Amino acid sequence: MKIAEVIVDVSAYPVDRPFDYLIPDEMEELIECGCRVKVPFGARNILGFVVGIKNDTDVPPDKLKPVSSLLDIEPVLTKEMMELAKWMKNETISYEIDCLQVMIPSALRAKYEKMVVLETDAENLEEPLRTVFRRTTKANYKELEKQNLLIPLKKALKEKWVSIETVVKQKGTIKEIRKVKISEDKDFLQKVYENLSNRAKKQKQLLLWMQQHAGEIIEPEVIYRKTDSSPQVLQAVIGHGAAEFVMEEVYRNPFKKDVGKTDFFTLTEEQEKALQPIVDAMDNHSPETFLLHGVTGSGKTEVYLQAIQHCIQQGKEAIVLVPEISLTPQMTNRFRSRFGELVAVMHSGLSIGEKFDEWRKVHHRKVKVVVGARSAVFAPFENVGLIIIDEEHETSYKQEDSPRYHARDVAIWRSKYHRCPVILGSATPSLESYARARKNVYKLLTLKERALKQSLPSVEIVDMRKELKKGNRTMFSEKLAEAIRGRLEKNEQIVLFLNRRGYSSFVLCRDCGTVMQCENCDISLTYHRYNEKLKCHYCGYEQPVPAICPLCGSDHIRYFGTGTQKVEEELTKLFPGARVLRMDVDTTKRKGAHERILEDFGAGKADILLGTQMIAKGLDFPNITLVGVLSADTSLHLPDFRAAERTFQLLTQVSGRAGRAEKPGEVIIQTYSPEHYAIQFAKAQQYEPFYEREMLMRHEADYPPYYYIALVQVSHEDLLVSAEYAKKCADYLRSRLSFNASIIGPTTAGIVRLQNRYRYQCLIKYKIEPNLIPTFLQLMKIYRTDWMKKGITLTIDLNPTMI
Ligand SMILES: Nc1ncnc2c1ncn2[C@@H]1O[C@H](COP(=O)(O)OP(=O)(O)OP(=O)(O)O)[C@@H](O)[C@H]1O
Ligand SMILES: [Zn+2]
Repeated sequence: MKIAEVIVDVSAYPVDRPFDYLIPDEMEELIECGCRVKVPFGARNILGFVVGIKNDTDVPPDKLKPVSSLLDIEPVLTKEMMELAKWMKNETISYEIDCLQVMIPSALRAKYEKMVVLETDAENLEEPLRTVFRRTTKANYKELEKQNLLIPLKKALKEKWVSIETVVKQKGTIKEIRKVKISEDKDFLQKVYENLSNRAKKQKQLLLWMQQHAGEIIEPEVIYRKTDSSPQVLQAVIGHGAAEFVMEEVYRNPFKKDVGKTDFFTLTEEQEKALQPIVDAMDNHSPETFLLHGVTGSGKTEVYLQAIQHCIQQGKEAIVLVPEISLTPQMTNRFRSRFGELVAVMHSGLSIGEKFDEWRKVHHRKVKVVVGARSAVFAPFENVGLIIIDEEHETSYKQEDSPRYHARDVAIWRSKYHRCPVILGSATPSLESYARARKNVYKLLTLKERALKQSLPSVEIVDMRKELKKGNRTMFSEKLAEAIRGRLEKNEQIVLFLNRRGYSSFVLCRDCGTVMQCENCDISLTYHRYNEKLKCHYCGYEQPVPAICPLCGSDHIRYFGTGTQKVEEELTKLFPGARVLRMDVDTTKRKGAHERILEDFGAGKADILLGTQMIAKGLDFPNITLVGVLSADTSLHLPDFRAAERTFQLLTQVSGRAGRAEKPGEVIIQTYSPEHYAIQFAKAQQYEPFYEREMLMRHEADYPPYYYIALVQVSHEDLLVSAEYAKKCADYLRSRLSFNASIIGPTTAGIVRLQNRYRYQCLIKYKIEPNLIPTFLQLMKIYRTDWMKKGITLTIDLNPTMI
């Protein structure tokens, strides 16, 4: 008797453990750990992952149900991934099934079809597969299953005589081309030729040609052209068995253009010094974590590239994570131009099918390097030699829904598994990482100078309060306007950055002060000029702009605040000839729009690039000599203890876009709080003093990195119910946790009502609290067994990026 341990796909079940299922005899040789199956669960048949196979079970025979079907005969998960999921579910207080699901590409959750592809000479195969593949190079998996051929198929897979390819059945993503496979049997072709009557002249001509191309797979159009035959003639010859149609799936190439080959730079002394310890760690199979702290433009990427080169030379694979929004062609091309076909790219701009192709290249060891956003940390390489996280301070490395994992933690876990180093790189490391480097948990590597010895740009602060007093009511200070004019004259490029985090243009009644709010959320609606509508950025609710105030009836209702559209309008008024490219959520909605804007800007098709957070990172254009920050403070006033850190990071990153080549750069930062230390240190472009100062603040308030924090959030449609259960949570936590943890709350969340649900939260601060994870797991269980039915939602976020 063989028993499969299966993690089933039910997220509403209180118990998170594998269930035992009987493996039917016919599946015994096929099933493996890491395969997906369908199993009966209650009245339904649901998906599950086989995580173990054993010989006995405690489940009584009359209760033991068999596996109903097997979805993969080749595992989709490696042993490493299954171990990782076990660790991750506790780290993130989530279900094992959710952890397993994030590791596989979403295409495997979509509709798809499997094809079995011949990888060897058909004659090498054993019967009965040989017979099948004598006729074709690609067979439908379902057909083989119907013919009971799965066991020989599995054997052939193990020998790598065949492989399985999955075709995602999603409109517009499949790219299969029909080709003609000419019989390999020359004698047979000759026989067909002789049997034809002389009147079939065209067919005979085609057969003569085919004899010279026996065994080849050729596109039909090529055949028509070369032999001057028609589809009918070809069809007739195929009818005689001399050839057949085969479908060939081609990898959809997400790279539109070819990039040439670029040589490696000779490293600067500083870069060399940073690379050496990383290379040593690779050579010594040492799972060290390095923090590469390099100023903007110091050539961190070049260090990554050469470290990867070493990794590949060792015969190993490398994973490179970059923030989603800096996954620009500029970035990926730097990797492709060095490693060519060995690179796969994974990001959300690809279609499901394209993503799946890239994943498959990794799965089938066709590539050595993956460059991708957060989830690429799960790239199923089995011989990882290096993991790199660029811009490690970015919040996008933390997933905001279950499982709430941080890519950095997963990377470090994998580095221990593979005994290889991790590089965390940034010009503005997170306080947590820098503190760890100070304590030698991470090894600190520093690049103090820009790669070409260019100086960092000069930064100037403009006090906008004074501008207003001077009577300047535009959003451009005199200084900035003058600087823009100067660059326009010299044909140099300008980046204008609008810090809009937590800020938007809202509609307000000037008589009674009412701000138009979302019906479902406690959020002011954002005014969108292009369709003259008000929109909620959280739930998508939309409404027209009212002509009169709904509260007092006044018609003095106007929109306020500065959106990128409004800046663009003012810009074109002030500088009529200037060519402006705007990059924000509205102009980058369509696939590829983001790339096109940057490409155009790089090609000099515009003078000014105006944008939000999106343009703060990664841009490396030599002609940018001026960076203007229109409003530095908007992110400063967020109700979050990391507000200063975020502001400093943003300002430093965006300033770093200026003066990256020969021409010196200038940065002008406009602000209403010029005295704030985040702005002052950003002006000085010095990380260390900022770090020291910010650490003092964190120390005083018991915040990370001195303390860890966890956020427990409860929501319900009814305010009182939500409050009641939040209190239950807090009481429960207080009863179980020690004095090492302080529990703050429950309090209402920053945004109390979101999508018509009221939200309460408890904040837990702790240093060492062994009881924390067990308590959270227990609380989750209570929630799943009882509270869930009452419409409560409970989330637990360890180390949240925002509170
Ligand atoms: N050793 C080198 N020799 C010559 N040029 C170099 C060298 N290293 C880097 N560069 C060039 O210097 C520029 C800046 O390098 P890079 O973009 O890698 O810096 P970075 O540290 O990643 O910057 P940022 O954090 O601002 O994105 C690039 O144009 C790069 O090609
Ligand atoms: Zn809303």
